[in-house]
Amino acid sequence: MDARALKIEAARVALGYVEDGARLGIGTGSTAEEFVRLLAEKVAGGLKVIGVPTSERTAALCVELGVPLSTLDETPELDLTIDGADEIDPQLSLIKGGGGALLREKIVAAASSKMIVIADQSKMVETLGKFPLPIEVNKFGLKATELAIAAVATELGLSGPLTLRMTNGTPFVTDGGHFILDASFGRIPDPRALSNGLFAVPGVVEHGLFLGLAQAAIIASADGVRTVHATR
Ligand SMILES: O=C[C@H](O)[C@H](O)[C@H](O)COP(=O)(O)O
Repeated sequence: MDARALKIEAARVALGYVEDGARLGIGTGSTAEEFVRLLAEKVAGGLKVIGVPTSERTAALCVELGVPLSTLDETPELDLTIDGADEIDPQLSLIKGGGGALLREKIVAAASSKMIVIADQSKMVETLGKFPLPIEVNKFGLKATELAIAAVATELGLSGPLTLRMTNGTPFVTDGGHFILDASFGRIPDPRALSNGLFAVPGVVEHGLFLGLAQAAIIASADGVRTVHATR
């Protein structure tokens, strides 16, 4: 089974958690897009949902496929968010933001009673950190923010390059109008300590560590689909 087929399988199982009338946070990325496609089929068949997208990209796909949308301002309390992830550890701590949507994704997940992650097996890791951690930063004072982040990392015994994310030769700009620094710190043994340290840096808007947000992960592999529940 190829990677896309696995994403579709995980998305299909996630669809089973969407109840009629649900207020639904809709994630960003290639796996979330498979979910949107399946959701759109159900909506065409009569399922009633109201979706809150986590990016302009997801919003555009929902509009194209006829998934009804709201905004988080109009619908500030959501029943469920379905989203992808870049890495998932056994406690369902996540790294997200490979597609640059981490800020809206985290706001939407936090506004949801439940977050379910969908992914293929390749996203499962014992310890977070092989995937560079996206850190969304204000454009102002980029260099100073970078130095402050490096100091936080050093304090925690972490090190590695911080790379300004680029697209077509210019810095990538998020939906919120910020830059992203991708932090290649390697293994992150204490994600909570890193999260706290990063939030103490004034130029940091958000980071891609999603801790204590996901209640379940639906993981597809060649052997089938399994659902992992958070134990906290
Ligand atoms: O910013 C993007 C999101 O956090 C995505 O959910 C994450 O990067 C996973 O994307 P994909 O399903 O394409 O691997």
